[in-house]
This record gives sequence, structure tokens and C-alpha cells, in this order.
Amino acid sequence: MDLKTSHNSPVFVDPLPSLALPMTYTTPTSFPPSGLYLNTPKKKPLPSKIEEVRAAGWLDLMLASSPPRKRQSKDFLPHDVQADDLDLRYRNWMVNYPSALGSFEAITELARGKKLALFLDYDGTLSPIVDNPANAVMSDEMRAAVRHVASLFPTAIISGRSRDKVFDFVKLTELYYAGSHGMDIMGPIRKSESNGHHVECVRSTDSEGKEVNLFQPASEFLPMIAEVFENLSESIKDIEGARMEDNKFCVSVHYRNVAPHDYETVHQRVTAVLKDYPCLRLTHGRKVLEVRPVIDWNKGKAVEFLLESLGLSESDDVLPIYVGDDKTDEDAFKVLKANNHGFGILVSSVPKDSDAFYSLRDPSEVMEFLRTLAAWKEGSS
Ligand SMILES: O=P(O)(O)OC[C@H]1O[C@H](O[C@H]2O[C@H](CO)[C@@H](O)[C@H](O)[C@H]2O)[C@H](O)[C@@H](O)[C@@H]1O
Repeated sequence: MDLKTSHNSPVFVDPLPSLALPMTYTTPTSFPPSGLYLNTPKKKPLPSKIEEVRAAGWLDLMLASSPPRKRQSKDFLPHDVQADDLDLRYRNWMVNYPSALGSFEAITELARGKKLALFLDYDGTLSPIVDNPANAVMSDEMRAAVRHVASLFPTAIISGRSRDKVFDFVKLTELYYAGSHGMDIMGPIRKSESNGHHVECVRSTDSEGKEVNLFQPASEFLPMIAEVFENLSESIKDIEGARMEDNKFCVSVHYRNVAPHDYETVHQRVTAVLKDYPCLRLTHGRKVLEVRPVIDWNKGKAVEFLLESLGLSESDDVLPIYVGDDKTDEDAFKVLKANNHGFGILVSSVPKDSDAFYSLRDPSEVMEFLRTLAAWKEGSS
């Protein structure tokens, strides 16, 4: 297939929130072959316990909306009012997205007698968002918490970064890794024959010499991604603060350090380059534009793929949990919600619409959640 000149894909327009500009997306082509797609049957609804959690959120809200202590007029500053207002909006939002820590008991009820499988995003979930992507290191405490849960439950990290890069940050061999938004998965050798239709899988060995399965559904796009990386780098090089990142099967154009009056220029330059690449599409993350192949593959598909590889996809006694903070994590939240198989936890300190069920404020709460989960598992076995 001539990827660069194929104009078969219809184009639709999606709003680009923070740039307030139209963004072009191309719909997926039929690549990879349809045999790749997993056929996950609909599951029965989650137990009603989960509805009780939503109801309990109202209690939090009612407690939070109790009148604060009366202030003296001299210390009643406008920024206090704003902070209170934001806090109240966040607590309102938590009625629909209860805290996974506050609802931990309900979660353990759901998990009782089930095998948990954990899927974790990296940036903004295991490491705080920082200005320079190269500095997004994970704390030793977080690493210890991840190592601990991974010793108790099958655990995978699914990141937009390249698999190698995320492994360099995490440095744990106890888990599975999916880089480039799930387009580069190093997973277990399959337990069942049912997923033998993933022909693109190749046997490989990990850094410890252990036999693993390597699944790279977009490998055909590698030369194109390398080329577009060069072209984009050239095109944005004079925009102060703009930064390129090579994520192997995807390319990131960061604008976190760009002055807002140059956002439009960043977008224009990127879309101008992409006009020559109809087989690539543009998505938008946290102050980042991401260029990736149009294949129908995302973090949600990666979750399904890993569950299947682990032999955990068709079973009612499995509870997959996905923790993530960004738009691309929504694909995974959606899959769990649609299949009624597990749930998502959105990491956010501001109210956001999401297909996740629970929420956590920031990576420090994620760490606490992981520790609590490990302690519960050890206490219950
Ligand atoms: O799927 P993820 O693991 O969350 O990766 C998504 C992108 O994360 C990184 O960018 C984000 O974090 C940076 C470091 O905190 C921040 O500077 C940037 O503004 C954020 O967008 C990563 O650098 C990207 O390549 C990933 O695609």
C-alpha cells in the first residue's frame, strides 16, 4: 500500500479546544487486518454496589457545601472566594466521579473473589506533569508502589511515549509495557490459543532474556513517521518553546513552553506538513499535538489485547482497572465501560467529562491508591 499518497480516507473536523482551531482527523483505514479486532462479548452490568458509591458522593458534597467558618471581612480576599468556588465545583463533579480512595471499600467489594489486572498511564499519572518531557521522572516511592502492586496483580503501563523511553523512566521488569499509545506492546506469551489470530505478533526477548510477545500493528508506518518527524522539526524550529519528541510510532509536538500568541502558528505549521500525509492523523493531549498512523488501534485496544494475552479477557472473575489522566486514556475507559468489564479511574484535579468511573486528584493520590490496593490484597490473602 502506498501510505503517503492514499487519499481514500474521508476527513472530518473536530474542535481543538485549547488552540480554538479546527483540527483534521482521518478515519481509520482497514489496516491492520480485521482479524486483529477482538470480539469481547457484552457483560452483565456491574453490581449495584457501584451505584451506591455514586449516592455516597452526595454525602461528600453535602458535607463540603456546609457553610465555611465565618471570616472577618479583612481576610475575605477574592482569591479565597475563587479557591472555594473551584473546590466546590470539583466536589460537585466528584458526585459523578467519586474518589477511588474514598470509595476504596466499594472497590474491594467489586474485587472480592476476582483477579485484578492493572493498567497504568505514565505522564500525569505516575509522574507529575513538568515543562520538559525529558524530566518527567518517576519518584522512587512511586516506583516502589508500582513494583509492589505488580508483584500482586498483572500490571501494564500504557503510554503515549515510546516503549523504550517509558521503560527508561520506570525501570521495572515486573510489568508489561505498551508504548506509542498501544502501538508497541511487549506482552506475555499468550496463554490461550483463542488469540492466535494476531498474526503480527512476533516472539522476542525482553531486557532480562525472558521470552515475550511483541505486537507492533503500525510497523509499516515507521519510515513515514521518521520522515514526518524530520519535516515537522524543520517546520517548527523557529517557534520559541516548541519541542519535538520522537515516540517511535508517533510524534509529539509540544507547545507547553510556547507563548499563547504562537499557538496558532504551531497548529498551522503542523497541519501544513500533515497535508502530505493523509495516512497520519493529529490528536491533542496536554499541551501537545500528537501525530500518529490512522490505524484503528489505541489504548483501549491495547488493554483488550493485553487482557487476552494474559488469558483474562473472557472471564467474569476478572476486574481490570485502568488509571489515566489524558484524552487518549479515554479510549481505554470507554472499552472497560462498554464491556462492563472493570472501570477507569481518571486522574484530574479539575472537573472533566470522562468515561472513567472513579477519580484521583494527582499522582500522589495514585500512589496512595496503589499502596492501599497492595495492602488490601496482602491483608485478604
Ligand atoms: O500516555 P502518556 O504516558 O500520558 O503520554 C502522553 C504524552 O506525555 C508526555 O507529555 C506530557 O507530559 C510532559 C511531561 O510532564 C509534559 O511536558 C507535556 O506537556 C505533556 O503533554 C510525553 O512527553 C508525550 O510524548 C506523550 O505522548
